Amino acid sequence: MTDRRPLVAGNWKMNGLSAAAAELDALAKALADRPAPACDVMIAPPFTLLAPFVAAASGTPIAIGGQDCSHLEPGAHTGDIAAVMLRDIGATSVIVGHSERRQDHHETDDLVRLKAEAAHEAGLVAIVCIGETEPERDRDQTLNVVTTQLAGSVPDAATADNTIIAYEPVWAIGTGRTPTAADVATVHGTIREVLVERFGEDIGNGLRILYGGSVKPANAGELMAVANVDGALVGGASLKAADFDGIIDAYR
Ligand SMILES: O=C(CO)COP(=O)(O)O
Repeated sequence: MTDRRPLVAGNWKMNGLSAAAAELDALAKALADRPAPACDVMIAPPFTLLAPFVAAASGTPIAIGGQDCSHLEPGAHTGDIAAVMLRDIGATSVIVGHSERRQDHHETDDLVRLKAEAAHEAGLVAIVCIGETEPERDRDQTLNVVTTQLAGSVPDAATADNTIIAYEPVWAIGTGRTPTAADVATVHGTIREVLVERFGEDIGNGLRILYGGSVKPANAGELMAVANVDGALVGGASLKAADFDGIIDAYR
């Protein structure tokens, strides 16, 4: 049995003005005042808040990550952010291939893999997102879709230290709907098998697999207890410290 330390990560998406730093401070206070959870904690704010959040999280158990990075080296690419820039400012991880980027920016598995490789090159942990859409689920294509996305999006050089997988069914994001615990167990179990087959027992069993999609304090306990669920990638409920801390409670 491989020990995988769970991660509860908050993806703030395109939310948060400077005043939102108060939520980070409130989360740090909750983590200091309440029993220490048996998990890592990360917040990925928008780029504009990275610097103040890194400063505010210093000395706390909260790590700060980016929500995306370019696959390219620094240079003439207006509007893009290189992985090395995230690392330089104090981020330790970056989300790549979120379904909103796959949809809004037509990101392909190939591009997502290149972004993960750029993250590794810069010394960042790549959190690689995969997940089926509702029509794919209705056509019973869930396992095919996640298997194809894993093959295309996860770099060959993935290790348990540099890569985390996040399974986020697209239809569960921001909808209040979640798969059943049995469905999550099936998908995460398949992801685990694919990882072990490709990377071998050590790495395949060491890679963490997060679940994301409408995780709330009320359902976190049940979802986090599912086999091969090694934490959560949380959107809406990560914006308020009390809600996010209520999800972290799954590991207290
Ligand atoms: O997309 C997500 C995290 O990356 C999940 O978002 P919600 O938790 O708002 O459903």
